[in-house]
Amino acid sequence: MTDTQQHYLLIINGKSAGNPALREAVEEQRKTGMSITVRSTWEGGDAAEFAAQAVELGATRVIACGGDGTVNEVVNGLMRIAHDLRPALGIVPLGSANDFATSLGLPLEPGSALEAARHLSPSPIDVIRMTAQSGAEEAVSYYVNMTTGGFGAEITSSTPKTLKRMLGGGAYSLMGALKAWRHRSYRGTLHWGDQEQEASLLLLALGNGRQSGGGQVLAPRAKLDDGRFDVLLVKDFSSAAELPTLLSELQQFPAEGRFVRYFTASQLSVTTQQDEEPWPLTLDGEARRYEQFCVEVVPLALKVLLPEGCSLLTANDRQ
Ligand SMILES: Nc1ncnc2c1ncn2[C@@H]1O[C@H](COP(=O)(O)OP(=O)(O)OP(=O)(O)O)[C@@H](O)[C@H]1O
Repeated sequence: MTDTQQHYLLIINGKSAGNPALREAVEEQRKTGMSITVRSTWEGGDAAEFAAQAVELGATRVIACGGDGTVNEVVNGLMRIAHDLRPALGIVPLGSANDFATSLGLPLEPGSALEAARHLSPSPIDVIRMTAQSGAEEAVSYYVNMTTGGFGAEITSSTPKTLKRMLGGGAYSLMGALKAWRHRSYRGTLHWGDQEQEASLLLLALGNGRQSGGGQVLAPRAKLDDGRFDVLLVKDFSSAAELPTLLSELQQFPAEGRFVRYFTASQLSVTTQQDEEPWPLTLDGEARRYEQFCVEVVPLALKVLLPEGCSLLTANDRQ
């Protein structure tokens, strides 16, 4: 399909709808023939609803204009559309962290990002399905970048929004340092493949992509299209004397270290121990709490507009 046959649906997080650079970019691109429909959100859930209506609105490409949470909602909306009809996803990053867009190497300025969406070709990537249980309720949701559990999740969910905006990525590290001072661990049972492990964890990361929490690279070897996600387990430490080993392992990501384990899986489930609180999780930037959850790969489920040579694709593997 040529550029002139594409129809773009821009889904903008309402808090950025007045962004002058974005308004200018839309006007500019329309002048040169880009066919664009715009929808702006009012509250949580709207972006997913708009994305789910993309085919009815005639869109061949859906551009999520917002942060990681907006991208996540748009992905969930697109996953409600049948695979063969599902429009490709593009991103104009307008959040405070923009972890997914940053790690993909997409332009971060609205004008260049919208222009790029017009010229980039779509590449299929895996999407991760999460089935979660809290009490009697079961919920299915999807993510493309990363889920963190435990300590990592608390960092993102407890960082005040205004502080996040003021400091950009830096606020996450600040909260991280404060939390580390009085951290707690999360106990549960993990199952993947034919393996089972009882764990007392400081942090769990399940990465289709590589970074979350405002630039924290927790799955450095993850690929978006390899049919697997990378798993980082960080075991709890009991005394400050163990911290140097833990921190050095966090630079190496060993398969089987004293505190750090790093491996890949296509399915993994976690059950919280009965007397424990549900695990705090962050899925692509949004906070949740689940007693029990299972993640599995839906291979090559979504086409995404990615830069040429994007290092997160297996075709561009240089290792
Ligand atoms: N009109 C609106 N005004 C304010 N908040 C909104 C509006 N529409 C949606 N939201 C909320 O915005 C959140 C998503 O924000 P988004 O991810 O775009 O930015 P962010 O949190 O700054 O990004 P990042 O995760 O990259 O730091 C969702 O929780 C959603 O409920």
